[in-house]
Amino acid sequence: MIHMTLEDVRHLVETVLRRHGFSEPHVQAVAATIVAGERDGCTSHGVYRLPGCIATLRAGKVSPDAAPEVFDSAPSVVRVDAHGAFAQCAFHAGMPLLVEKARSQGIAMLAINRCVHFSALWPEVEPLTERGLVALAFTPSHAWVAPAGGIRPLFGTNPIAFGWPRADKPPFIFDFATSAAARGEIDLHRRAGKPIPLGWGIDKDGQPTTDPLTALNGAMLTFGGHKGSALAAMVELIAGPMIGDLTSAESLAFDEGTKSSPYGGELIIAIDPQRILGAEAARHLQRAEAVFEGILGQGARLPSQRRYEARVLSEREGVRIPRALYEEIQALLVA
Ligand SMILES: NC(=O)C1=CN([C@@H]2O[C@H](COP(=O)(O)OP(=O)(O)OC[C@H]3O[C@@H](n4cnc5c(N)ncnc54)[C@H](OP(=O)(O)O)[C@@H]3O)[C@@H](O)[C@H]2O)C=CC1
Ligand SMILES: O=C(O)C1=NCCCC1
Repeated sequence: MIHMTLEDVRHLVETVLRRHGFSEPHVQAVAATIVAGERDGCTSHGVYRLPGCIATLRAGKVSPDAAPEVFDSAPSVVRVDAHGAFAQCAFHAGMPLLVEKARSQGIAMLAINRCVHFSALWPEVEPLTERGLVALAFTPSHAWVAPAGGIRPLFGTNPIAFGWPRADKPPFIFDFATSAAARGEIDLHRRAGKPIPLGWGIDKDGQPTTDPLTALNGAMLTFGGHKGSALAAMVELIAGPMIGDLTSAESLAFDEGTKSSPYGGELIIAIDPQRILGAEAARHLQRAEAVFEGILGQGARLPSQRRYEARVLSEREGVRIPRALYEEIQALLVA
């Protein structure tokens, strides 16, 4: 393992992105997400993603410099055309108007179109909770996941994130793939030569497998059987056709076998409890705390708790990157 401070990680990621021709706004925004993933112990969406970003660029499947275009579409609708670039700059461009609309209308949505998406969703939900908003985010990916009862890939790994603001405490946030595991997690098992648990994937004939590569080449499975399958379908619909963008099957077709990051849309919804509840908001948000106390009081943990703890530790002590990944990234500085 290679030990690095977060500042070292940021410098390395920014240098690689710059060297490959990303414009400065994309360098900053993409690096911030990758560093945040590594900092919070989300290894499937930290520096491991950097080689994939460069491979996507080399395949001609992401713009390194397109500027996002923001449209004020309706009293509670913001649309951002990412023009084929990574989603981060588009999110930053659309967020101020999303927040303004959520505060004035009580609820608002940000639809990002024509973006390339490779990251976790919590980096987009967390800043909204910091502004006192409840937030939800969704994005399809590539068709890798079989619907419950089927054996052929149809859905993406289609993550859902939810955030709830808490006074004087880190927000309650969950963020997960609707597949039993994120594809990145299965690939990390492959890289480490480790088997995957039964229930994550099946082979091409629909037989259960613990071999990561067989699952990656066969089909991944949804979490919670038909329940995760329905949620995956919901993500396809609301962050695909509902916002005029691609389904995971369409994204995979667009990919043309290049194994690039998914291309399509992202939907972010922001809700302002203050606008719904007025002067009563603080009292009701305080009542909500009983839910979290009820979870913690049984010795269970809150989602994101591990992530926040990892954040404190890595800010103090830095992070450890597998040597093979570090060398792969170093090679990007000369290739
Ligand atoms: N852009 C894309 O297309 C895709 C992105 N992704 C991203 O991949 C990331 C990882 O997804 P996935 O592997 O499904 O996530 P995980 O299964 O690792 O975690 C899911 C969520 O559950 C929480 N959690 C985990 N264990 C517990 C527990 N015992 N008690 C309470 N909460 C718990 C996690 O909190 P904590 O973090 O604190 O452990 C996290 O919020 C996500 O950030 C997702 O956005 C996934 C698919 C596609
Ligand atoms: O891990 C996953 O699943 C994905 N992450 C980033 C985008 C593609 C799917």
